[in-house]
Amino acid sequence: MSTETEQAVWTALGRVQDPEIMRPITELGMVQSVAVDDAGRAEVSILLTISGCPAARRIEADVLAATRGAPGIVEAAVEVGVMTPEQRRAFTERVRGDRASRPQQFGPESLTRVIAVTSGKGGVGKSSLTAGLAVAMAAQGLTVGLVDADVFGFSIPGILGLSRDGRTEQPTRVDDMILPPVAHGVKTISIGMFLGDADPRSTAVSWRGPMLHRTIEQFLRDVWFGDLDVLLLDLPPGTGDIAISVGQLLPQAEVLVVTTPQEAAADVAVRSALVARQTGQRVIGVVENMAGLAQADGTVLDVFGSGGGRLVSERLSAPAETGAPPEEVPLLGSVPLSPAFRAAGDRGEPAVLTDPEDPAAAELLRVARRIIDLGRGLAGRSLGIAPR
Ligand SMILES: Nc1ncnc2c1ncn2[C@@H]1O[C@H](COP(=O)(O)OP(=O)(O)OP(=O)(O)O)[C@@H](O)[C@H]1O
Repeated sequence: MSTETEQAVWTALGRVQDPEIMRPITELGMVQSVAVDDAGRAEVSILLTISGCPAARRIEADVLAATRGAPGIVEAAVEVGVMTPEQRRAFTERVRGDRASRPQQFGPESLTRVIAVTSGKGGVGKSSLTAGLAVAMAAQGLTVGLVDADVFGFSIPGILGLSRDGRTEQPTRVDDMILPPVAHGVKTISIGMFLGDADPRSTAVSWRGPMLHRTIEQFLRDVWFGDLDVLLLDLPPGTGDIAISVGQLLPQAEVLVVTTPQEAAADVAVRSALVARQTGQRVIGVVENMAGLAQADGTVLDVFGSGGGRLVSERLSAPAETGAPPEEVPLLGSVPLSPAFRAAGDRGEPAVLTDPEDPAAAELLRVARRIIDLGRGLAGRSLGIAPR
């Protein structure tokens, strides 16, 4: 037995992350033992929260690779066990840390930037843009969560590749903690993940306001996102119950408005932003989607007209009728129509990763950078600094 080599294996295992919690498995108490004999044969025993958890195979493979790569190791074997109820309790306490007692993870004291994406009309590409922005921000090094609050038309699991052939990936449950699946670096939760065996393609969700409110509340309370830099919410189109619930549950949320270049879409986009403002949220910008489609001869075809994004930005930046001071709401970008962008979303492989040169993907990457640069407004938040 060599303590030094064992230490080297522990160090290597410290670089293996639990793919759902995104923290080293050594920190989470998931490595039970490491033994190395004089010939350099390592035996590592790991503990998973539940048997057959979706991340199990990945963790086992990562542990094996890390062990094999440790200096002095010639052969490695991994034994996989399941935590006892006591070990699981200790695990959830470790994961939750001092935040276990908080009723909601994203209350006013949270350092996470919450951005709700809204649109007036449906079908303007709000979900595609929200998913693309989330993936782009994760690719730029931020820790990102995404709540698909579009309970009637949830499409996020499909766009992010979490839903295939009518089956949607399920979150892992560890006692009362729900761990969201991670897609392209984004911790993602959607009502589509809670429909059991029902095929989300043919399942209609028809809930009334209070039920919707409770669902969003539960997403924000019981789904364990951990420390996030940004939480994006894909809201249903319009000015309905969910938008109002989000305003009540997350008054510090910032709001991003998606609209098309069509003037007719502008009125209803402005209305959805005004509802958000009424609940105290700050509208940080407008993104125009489905702008001019580039043609083979170099010309641009404005399928949905032009100017809608600029119009919404100008109207939201105008002085309010109430006399409240005007707030500048910039047009953050204009994402063109792109068949490749659409096809990538249909395949569950976001174009911002797989085809960053595509004009729609490239513009969305620029929008993501602009949003990050805008920084989060600190107004009205506790900075956690006590006066001496
Ligand atoms: N820039 C774009 N170019 C080409 N197709 C796009 C673009 N943006 C979105 N789409 C496509 O338009 C359709 C609608 O997009 P999406 O589902 O994101 O809209 P939505 O506003 O979230 O709709 P709803 O709110 O009604 O669920 C999808 O098929 C999507 O792939």
